[in-house]
Amino acid sequence: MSPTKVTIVGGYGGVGSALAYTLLTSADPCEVTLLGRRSPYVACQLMDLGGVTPFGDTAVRSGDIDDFADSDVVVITASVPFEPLASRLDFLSRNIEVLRPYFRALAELPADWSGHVIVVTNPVDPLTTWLGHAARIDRHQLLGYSWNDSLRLRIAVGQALGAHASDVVGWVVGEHGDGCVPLFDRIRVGGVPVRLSPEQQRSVSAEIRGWYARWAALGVARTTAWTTAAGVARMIHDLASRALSDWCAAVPLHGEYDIDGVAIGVPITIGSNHVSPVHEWQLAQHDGYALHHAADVIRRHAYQCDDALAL
Ligand SMILES: NC(=O)c1ccc[n+]([C@@H]2O[C@H](COP(=O)([O-])OP(=O)(O)OC[C@H]3O[C@@H](n4cnc5c(N)ncnc54)[C@H](O)[C@@H]3O)[C@@H](O)[C@H]2O)c1
Repeated sequence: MSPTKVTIVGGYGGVGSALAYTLLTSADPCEVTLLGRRSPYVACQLMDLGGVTPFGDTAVRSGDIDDFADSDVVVITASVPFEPLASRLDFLSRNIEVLRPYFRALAELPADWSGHVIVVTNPVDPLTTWLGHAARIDRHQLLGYSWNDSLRLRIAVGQALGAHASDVVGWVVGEHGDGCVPLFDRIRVGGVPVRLSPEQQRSVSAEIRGWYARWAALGVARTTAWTTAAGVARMIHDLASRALSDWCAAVPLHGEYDIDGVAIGVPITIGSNHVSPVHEWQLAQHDGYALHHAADVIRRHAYQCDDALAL
């Protein structure tokens, strides 16, 4: 198996460096390239991360935008520092400024580029939507990472039912934010479909939707580096794997779920360096409404990117 080349923009930050560490200590051969602002911290991160390379067939170095061309995966994590704003959407205008040179370079990748881009920077859905409009590469090569919502659903359902989260399968589609849509009619525990009571559903929904506010109230200037790094590393592993795996991620939609030109969390299957066409599940009526409302919010915010990032 040839090493997977993963280029991480914002690679010296919380999520970026945790992702580099997770990749470098996994069993998969990989070459990790980090892009970020020059500072003494860069040299120390490289020396430290380089120390784990003898554990496997791995390498780490600093790089630049030219590394996109031969990367298997480009992960976007560069961002202004976290602060307790009311919503992830409030980071949009400042993160557009941070991402401008990288997004321009991604938009200019040739149509036959065979890698994948995983956008992690928030707000992830409008930013992925903009790339979907601007980039020449196939929309199935663009993924916005929002898997943490499904992980939080699984934990909350496990707590409500006295089951371990690893036995719970559940999906959150929609926006990575207030417009997330937990699909309660698709919950399985130990492989068996389970129906939560209305009260349990309300409490699980409150747990997921209130998650960002609870985090912001902690007053810390960091985000969920460990969870997100583990999730993105799993996504990169599953992309390269021959086996197929089910995921939810923001993918630019072209009419699926009657939504056009918006990237929003939907069910997909990944494997063999491929993202499947979007799975169009039959949604309960209220979930369909919620998905469409979230798509409208994302579309309105993506227009801001259009103005600010015009090529
Ligand atoms: N999608 C998700 O589920 C999810 C989960 C966690 C975090 N996030 C988002 O990921 C982003 C990164 O989070 P973090 O905790 O790593 O933040 P962080 O502040 O620790 O790291 C961001 C990094 O970007 C770098 N950076 C800033 N401007 C840059 C520029 N012009 N060029 C290159 N690098 C630049 C910073 O120096 C820093 O190293 C945030 O937007 C956060 O909200 C998303």
